[in-house]
Amino acid sequence: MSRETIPVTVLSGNLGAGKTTVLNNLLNTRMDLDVAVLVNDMGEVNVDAERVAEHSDISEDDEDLIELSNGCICCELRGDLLDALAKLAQAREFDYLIIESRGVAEPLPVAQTLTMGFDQGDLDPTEFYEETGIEVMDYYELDTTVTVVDAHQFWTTFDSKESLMDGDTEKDLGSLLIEQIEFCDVLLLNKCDLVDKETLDEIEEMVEVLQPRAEIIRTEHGTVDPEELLDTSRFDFKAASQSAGWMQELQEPHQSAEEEHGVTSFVFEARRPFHPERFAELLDEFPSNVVRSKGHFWLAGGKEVALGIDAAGQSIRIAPAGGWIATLSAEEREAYFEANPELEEVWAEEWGDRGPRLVLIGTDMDHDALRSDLDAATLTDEEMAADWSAFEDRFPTFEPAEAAERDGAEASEDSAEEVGLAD
Ligand SMILES: Nc1nc2c(ncn2[C@@H]2O[C@H](COP(=O)(O)OP(=O)(O)OP(=O)(O)O)[C@@H](O)[C@H]2O)c(=O)[nH]1
Repeated sequence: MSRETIPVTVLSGNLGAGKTTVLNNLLNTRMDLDVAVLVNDMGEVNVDAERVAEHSDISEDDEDLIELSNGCICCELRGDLLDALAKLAQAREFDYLIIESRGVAEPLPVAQTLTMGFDQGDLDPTEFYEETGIEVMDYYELDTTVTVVDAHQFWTTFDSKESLMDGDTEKDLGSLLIEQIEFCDVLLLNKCDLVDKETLDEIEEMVEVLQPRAEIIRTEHGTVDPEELLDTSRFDFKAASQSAGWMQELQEPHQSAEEEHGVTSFVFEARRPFHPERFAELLDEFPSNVVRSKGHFWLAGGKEVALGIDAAGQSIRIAPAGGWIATLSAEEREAYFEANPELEEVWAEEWGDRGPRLVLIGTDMDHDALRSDLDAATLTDEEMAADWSAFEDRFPTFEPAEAAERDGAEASEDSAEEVGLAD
C-alpha cells in the first residue's frame, strides 16, 4: 500500500480502560496494513510496550515499536513525539501508525501536535527539527481519534474527585474522562461484559449528550473490527474541537425533554450580570449532578470583558472570553452584526450583548431549581443601580487587553485559571 501521508489513529482513555487490550487485538487481527505503534507509558519502564511486544508480532527491538516513557506526549514530550515520529517515518516504510497515549493524556493536545507540529506557540524546536526541518505533518495525517472508556468504572470515575498531575496542572479523573469523551471520533465502551444492559444504556445516553458526533461501539475485551478504528478518515480538527454537546446546545438551544435516564441539558441566559459573591457561592455549592457547564458570563464590575466558564467534574476554569460587542465602536459593531446577523437577536437595550449564557448538562437536574438559583445570583434592581465595585469579588481579574475578540462562547485556554473558589 503506498500513499503520500501515513494515516494515524490515536487511542486515548483513562488508566486501565483497555487501550493496550484494544491495541493488541488490532495487531493480532489479520490486516493488509503494515502497522507501526507508538506507546507512551507512565513510568520509567514502558510496561505497555512490553505487553504489546509480548502479545503481537511486533518485537520490542523492532523499529516499528516506539516507546516514549517517563513523561506525557500531550505535555513535556511533545517535541520528542514529533522527532520520534519523523525519524520513524524516515527510517522505515509502513502503512499506518497507531499511538497509544498514556492514561492521563488529553486527546486535544496530542491531535494538535500531530496536525500543527512545532507551530504550537509554546513549543521549542528540537535540535533534530532545527537541523532537518522535518516534522510530522510531512509524513502523517491524523485519521481517527479513539477514546476507550471503562464501562464498569464509568460512574465512579465520572464522579471521582481523585486527582492526577497532568503536566503542571492537577486534574480530577472525572473531568479528564469528560474531555476524552468530548474529543473523539470513535468511542469504545469497553468492559461491557461487567455491566448490565440498563447501566450501559445510561452511560451511552450521557456520552451521546456530551459528544453527539462520536460513533459509540460497545466492546468486550477490546474486540473491535479494525475497520472501525483504522483508515476511517473520520478526523476533522474543526468538527472535533467544536462538536461537544455543550457547544451544539449553545448554538442551537433547545429544552431537552426528560430522557429515560434523566440526562438533560439546558441553556441559562439572562440580561443582568452575576453578583460576584453570590455566583461564587453558587459555584462552591453546585449540585454534583450537573456534570458539565460551559459558556460565558457577565460579572458585575467587569463591563468590558466576558468571562468564560468551563466546568467538568470537580474542576472549574475561568478565562477571559473576549470583549462584549457592546464595547465596540458603532462602525465595528455594524460590521460585526453584518457578519453575524443572529447576534441581533441577543441584543438588549442599554447593555447590548452583555449577560450570562451558560449550558448545563447533567443527570436528573431540576431545571427550575437551577434556573432560579442562577437567577438569584444575578443582580437585583437595587443592586443594578448600586456601586458594583463595592461587591466582594473572589474571581480572578483579567484586563480587557487579555481578552481576544469573542469567538463563540469559548474560554481561551491560554489564560484559563483553575479556580478553587471555596478557598
Ligand atoms: N473484564 C474485562 N476486563 C478487561 C476488558 N478489557 C480490558 N480488561 C482488563 O483490564 C485491565 C486493564 O486493561 P489495559 O488494556 O491494560 O488498559 P490500559 O487502558 O491500556 O491501561 P493503562 O495503560 O494502565 O492506562 C487488564 O487487566 C485487562 O485484561 C474487558 O472488556 N472486560
